[in-house]
Amino acid sequence: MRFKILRKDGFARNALIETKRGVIHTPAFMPVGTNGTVKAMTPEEIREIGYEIILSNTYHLYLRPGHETVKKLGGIHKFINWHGPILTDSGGFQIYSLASLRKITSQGVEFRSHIDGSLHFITPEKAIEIQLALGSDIMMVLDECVPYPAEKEYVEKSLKLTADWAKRSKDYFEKHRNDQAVFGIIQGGIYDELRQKAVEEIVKTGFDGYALGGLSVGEPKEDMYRVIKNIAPLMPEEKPRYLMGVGDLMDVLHAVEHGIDMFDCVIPTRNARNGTLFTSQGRISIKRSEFKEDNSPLDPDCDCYTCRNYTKAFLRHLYMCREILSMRLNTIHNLYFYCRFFEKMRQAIADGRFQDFKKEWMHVLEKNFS
Ligand SMILES: CNc1nc2cc(C(=O)NN)ccc2[nH]1
Ligand SMILES: [Zn+2]
Repeated sequence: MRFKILRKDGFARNALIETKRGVIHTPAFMPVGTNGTVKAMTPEEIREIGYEIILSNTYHLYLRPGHETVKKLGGIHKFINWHGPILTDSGGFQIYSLASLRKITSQGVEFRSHIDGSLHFITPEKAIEIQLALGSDIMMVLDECVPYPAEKEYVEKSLKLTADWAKRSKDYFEKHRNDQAVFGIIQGGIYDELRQKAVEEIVKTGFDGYALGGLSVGEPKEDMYRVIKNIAPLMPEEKPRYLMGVGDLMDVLHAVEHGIDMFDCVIPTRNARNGTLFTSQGRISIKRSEFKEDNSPLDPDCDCYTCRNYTKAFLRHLYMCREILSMRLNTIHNLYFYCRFFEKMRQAIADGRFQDFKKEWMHVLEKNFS
């Protein structure tokens, strides 16, 4: 995997990640395809909107249908019919947020499946073995995603385990890699000095890219913003920086300003299914009665399939009927909005006008025009 910085505008970077399955232009947004599908979308629609990489969750695919099954069927790209780059999360976060009866030992993490309660034990090596079997292009080490709030002593202890697990994941990866990439994950809660130590430890092991994990887990925005501002610039400048689970476009602007290159978040897809749509005039909730007879397109400045062919009145009607088409049309629009936003942001960095872009969008994004 090659990372080439094309332009810098302050700490913001406009770059390329070259993988064997295609190029990713950064800053990049990765739609979340948890069970191997970006909910309600076909892979062709995702590609047509303009996405170059999607995220899939190791935890879910390991539990169902199973990584050996996916391998037997020809690997994840064939299985889900997406032939571009795929990044798989290691499961650290899902085990923390979804599974039950979690037990963390120095060897690995024991948990019960949220699907059928079956007992599982994942080690740093096993997490990589699963991702290799799936055949993902960018893998994540197994870490402990520290919950919020967490005492400083707990975080300090957890960091030692996460650094040891990062080394074990990397060693296993080095023995079995074939033209894939592996990213390290920086934890450390909201404690800047612990985060700084984590960067030093994880960089010592050496990875193809570095992720900021353990954020957007319920901590106050100002803590998340401070950690991003102080820690992102300390992460290796010549490697991709990935902020996991973020996010809201205001947060994306702040993170890109401080040198983050990659993002994943369920906001555009999950909000679409709940009728919250992002438009150039701000966020709207399509179920509101004011749209009952509104014959105008969802967003006059958007040329996505949904905005070109349907009215707010029809989108509201589909939502009220809980029609499947509601999920599809809303998701198409929100993903298109995010994709265009990232495209314009990359161009703004390339033109040296990131600060103008950020100012221009800040007040749009905080506006709920209904
Ligand atoms: C939605 N918030 C959010 N925080 C995340 C943190 C991690 C992480 O630390 N993984 N090791 C992953 C996904 C996340 N999504
Ligand atoms: Zn649209």
